[in-house]
Amino acid sequence: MIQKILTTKRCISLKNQLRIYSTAVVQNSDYIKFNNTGQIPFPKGLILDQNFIIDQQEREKCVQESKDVFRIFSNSVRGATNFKRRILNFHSKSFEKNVPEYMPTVYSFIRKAFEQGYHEHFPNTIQINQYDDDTSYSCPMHVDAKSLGPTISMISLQSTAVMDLCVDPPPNVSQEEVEKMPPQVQVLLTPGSLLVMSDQIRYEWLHGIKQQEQEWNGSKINKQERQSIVFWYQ
Ligand SMILES: O=C(O)CCC(=O)C(=O)O
Ligand SMILES: [Fe+2]
Repeated sequence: MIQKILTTKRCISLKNQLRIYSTAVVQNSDYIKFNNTGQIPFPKGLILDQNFIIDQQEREKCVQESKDVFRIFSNSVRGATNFKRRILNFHSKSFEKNVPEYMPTVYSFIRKAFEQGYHEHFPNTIQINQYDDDTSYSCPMHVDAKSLGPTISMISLQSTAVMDLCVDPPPNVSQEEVEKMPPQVQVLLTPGSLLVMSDQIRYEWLHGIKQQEQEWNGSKINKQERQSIVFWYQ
């Protein structure tokens, strides 16, 4: 039985069943804001460990490995130029072959996330997002495809961003309207943090990074070059 209480987010992992241990603590930590104007309960399945990769050298190694694979596998890189984001995926056999070989440090942190009980199965897919050093980079509000499995984890690197989350509205609400909706939850994604999404936050909530300027507790967040390493089992 894995039993782990994580200091910053107070979650408990029992037999791989992750639960928010004390939502009251999670709701308004220094890193998570809950704007409960609509009287909705805090969503289940949101876990943030902002101290996941505390060693700066380890973080730098992860960044370098990700940059290297963008160069080595440049033919497989997809671009979302309007969002100032480039994307590279490894899945299944190519994950098993390439991630341990070209991204050993990143792989060790995927293992750490698995060993901490965040994933029931060892992840077999990785998506590396590389955002430009541009204040207008963004990641549109979305629910990750249902086919990607029950738990999606994400390591943030290089610079801080604010992730907005809100309840997925009915399908007649347009993407443009969704982008204007006020977030019900906001998460400060600092370099080296791990965000794990399962349960309600995974399937019933949208997440994204807005295009406009961001702030946290009144301080401007400088959107600079940023990487996110997303991984899951499907
Ligand atoms: O880069 C991020 O922080 C979010 C990425 C994301 O949600 C995705 O790739 O699905
Ligand atoms: Fe996503």
